[in-house]
Amino acid sequence: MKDMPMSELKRKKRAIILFNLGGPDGPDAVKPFLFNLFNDPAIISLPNPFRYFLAKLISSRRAPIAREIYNHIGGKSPLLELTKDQADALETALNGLDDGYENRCFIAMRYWKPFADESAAAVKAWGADEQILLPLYPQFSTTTSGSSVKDWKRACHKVGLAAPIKTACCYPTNPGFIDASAEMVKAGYENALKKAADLGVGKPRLLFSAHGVPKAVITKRADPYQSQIEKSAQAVVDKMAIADLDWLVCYQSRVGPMEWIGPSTEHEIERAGKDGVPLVIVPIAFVTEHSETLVELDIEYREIADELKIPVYERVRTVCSHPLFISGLVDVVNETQQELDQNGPDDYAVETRGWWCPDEHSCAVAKQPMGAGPA
Ligand SMILES: C=CC1=C(C)c2cc3[nH]c(cc4nc(cc5[nH]c(cc1n2)c(C)c5CCC(=O)O)C(CCC(=O)O)=C4C)c(C)c3C=C
Ligand SMILES: [Fe+2]
Ligand SMILES: [Fe+2]
Repeated sequence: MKDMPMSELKRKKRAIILFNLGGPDGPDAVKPFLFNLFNDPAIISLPNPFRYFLAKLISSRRAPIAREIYNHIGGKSPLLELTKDQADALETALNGLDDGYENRCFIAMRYWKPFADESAAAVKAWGADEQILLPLYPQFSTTTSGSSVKDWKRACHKVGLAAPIKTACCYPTNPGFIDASAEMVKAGYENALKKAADLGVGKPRLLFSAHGVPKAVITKRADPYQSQIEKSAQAVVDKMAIADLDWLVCYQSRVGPMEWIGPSTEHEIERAGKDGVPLVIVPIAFVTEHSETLVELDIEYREIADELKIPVYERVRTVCSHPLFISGLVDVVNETQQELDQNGPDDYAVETRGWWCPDEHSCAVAKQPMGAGPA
């Protein structure tokens, strides 16, 4: 028994739940997907029945625009396929450690299939002993990771899945995420630099473009998203170590009439047009390709850049299954496991009081109720 290799001992069954937003799997799914999104109290914090009717209205109005967006990429989102690749890579890496766990990665999307209910039932059927919740959002927002984690716990309750849970809240400066990003950004920057030199224009400006959120999300919920985005961008810049780099953070994908955080990516593209500088666009809040990178950044914003005669427009791809990113996720799982072993599972009592960022390491608002949460 003493000298038996770990692989021959009975291993704990550990489910790793990967969360992302989800995207329509065909044109017919666009409207119900949008309804699910706008009916989430994390996105529209109105009580029902107001939220329900508003979600019906907005999803009906937005559906034709969104369908047009998805038409550019074959009528559906590639998010699930790319997330499956990440899940496979992470599962292989974790099981290769032979450290006493039998790991299986499950995917739960927030607004389209596979939904939390179906995935929680699969985790229960597999017989998990423990669950690590791993949002595929490096930066915590109540609108993304917070919403997914809350919904997962609801689903666990519904299907009777009682295996202890520990959540990896956020990992904005995780070395694997930053190193993978820095490697890709550096390659994109050098490419743009070469094109700029060939054209006889100046050095490029780097735009770290993150998905925006309404200003009220930051101010009223003390959401750490924006400050974590800035931390990620700064860490990538530090890692790249390029002297006098011209860079800034901006925010894309604004929808609706509310005031959103800024500056907007569109505004910064226009400013670059006025300054006549080449651009390198880096999606810093997404770890997978989808409509907001493949359509918004690659088609819509590129068209604006062309109209403004911006000499170079280089878009850096998201980290997807980059080996450094996957090894970063392995570290996040191991750190979260340590927290589970040392401090016990997530504290439901704290969470039910309101929005809660369960991070214990890098968040200013760790373990604080974050304003009034949804019912
Ligand atoms: C960090 C990631 C994201 C944040 C923060 C976020 C907040 C947020 N999003 C909307 C509205 C929409 N988002 C849509 C798609 C979408 N958003 C993200 C990521 C974040 N959203 C992803 C990964 C996707 C999926 C895209 C895909 O799979 O193709 C959409 C649908 C597309 C469209 O109609 O433009 C909407 C609408 C709000 C209102 C919000 C914060 C309050
Ligand atoms: Fe979004
Ligand atoms: Fe956090």
